Amino acid sequence: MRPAYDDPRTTDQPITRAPPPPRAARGRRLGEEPLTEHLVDPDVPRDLHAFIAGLPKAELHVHHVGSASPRIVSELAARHADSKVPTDPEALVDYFTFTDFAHFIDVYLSVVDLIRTPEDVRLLTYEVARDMARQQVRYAELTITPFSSTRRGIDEGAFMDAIEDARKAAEAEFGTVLRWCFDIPGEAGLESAEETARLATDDRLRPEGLVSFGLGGPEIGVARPQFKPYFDRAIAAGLHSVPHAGETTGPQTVWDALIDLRAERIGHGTSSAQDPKLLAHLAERRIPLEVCPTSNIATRAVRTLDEHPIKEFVRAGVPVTINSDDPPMFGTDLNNEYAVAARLLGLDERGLADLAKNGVEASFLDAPGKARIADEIDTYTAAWLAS
Ligand SMILES: Nc1ncnc2c1ncn2[C@@H]1O[C@H](CCC(=O)c2cccc(C(=O)O)c2)[C@@H](O)[C@H]1O
Ligand SMILES: [Zn+2]
Repeated sequence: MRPAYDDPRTTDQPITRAPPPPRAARGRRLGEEPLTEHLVDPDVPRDLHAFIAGLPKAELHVHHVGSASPRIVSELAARHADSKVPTDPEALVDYFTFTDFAHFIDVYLSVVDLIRTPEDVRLLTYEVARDMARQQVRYAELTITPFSSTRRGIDEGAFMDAIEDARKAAEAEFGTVLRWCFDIPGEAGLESAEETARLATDDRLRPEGLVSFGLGGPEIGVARPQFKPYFDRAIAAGLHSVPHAGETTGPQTVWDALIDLRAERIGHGTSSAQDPKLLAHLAERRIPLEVCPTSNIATRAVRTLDEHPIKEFVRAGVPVTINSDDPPMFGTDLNNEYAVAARLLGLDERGLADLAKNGVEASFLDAPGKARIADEIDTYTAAWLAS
């Protein structure tokens, strides 16, 4: 069942810091036995959805264009009559139903084609931040693919100004801190790698909010090692390495990302569960996985949620963060991803708070910023449990 979407026109509530709502008499009962030390007391079920809705969060794996809400996409589609993207938000739900990963990429690129002016970029970025703030996201590292926009004719300087304007407005108006990850669309080859590395390392161009460098797109037929020179340049320029790996290919892709691209975090890393040595390595080196449960189902990378390897990651001691990847395209949002994690891992409020703090700890935010959000999570959780 797809969650109903808030249409900002009808629910354009001011962004507020959610106080802990009263504990519901009987909340949702959660699934299987908890894997964490925090047992969910079946006799005192709490409405974890309400807890999650107010829980301060950090999101580390979420795509710029992939986060365009149905309203934004339909508005942009209406501006461009030549687009095959539906203008009706309802028709968009069917349009965002994918037969496989390649189909997802085709649909994704049809939405990329709608972003044609710096104003489109600014509007999209600001609205994505508004949607995040509604979910109490205090900090997010938004993955942007500048190559896809500059090659479609958007001026590179105007592109950077547009995202930076939106970032500063979002922080001032919503209190949500945004940082950027620039990623290479791997299937576009070394030309796109060169362009992305140039935009990420040229001091005249690189935006103030840029913190990391990634690699997205299909993995099949797009081996990671070829991108080593570009990641070396990005790391030398002070950026953190966070490539996708192990989403639609096996554990070797994750090893390649770790060894050749010096990954500090892994996007998805789903197939790591097939290699016990890899799981042990990720746990021992505290290398976080950016887990996006519903994404893996929507792109058919994983067959069902119950088969998702997130439980294996937790059992192996691998740091797990929860993310939404391309929320409107996958009929989800970050809060729903936390609810999925709660069900799959049998978490209670403390377990969910730990998950949220994993996201903060794995982020590239400075130490004072991390401490501030972690304290907020603890204060919120304590107030909720005391209410
Ligand atoms: N779950 C995901 N897993 C992987 N990637 C994901 C995911 N979600 C979103 N993306 C994004 O999809 C794009 C793919 C773009 C791409 O493949 C491509 C190929 C050829 C030409 C061009 C072009 O622009 O001309 C682009 C990437 O930018 C990436 O950031
Ligand atoms: Zn992704």
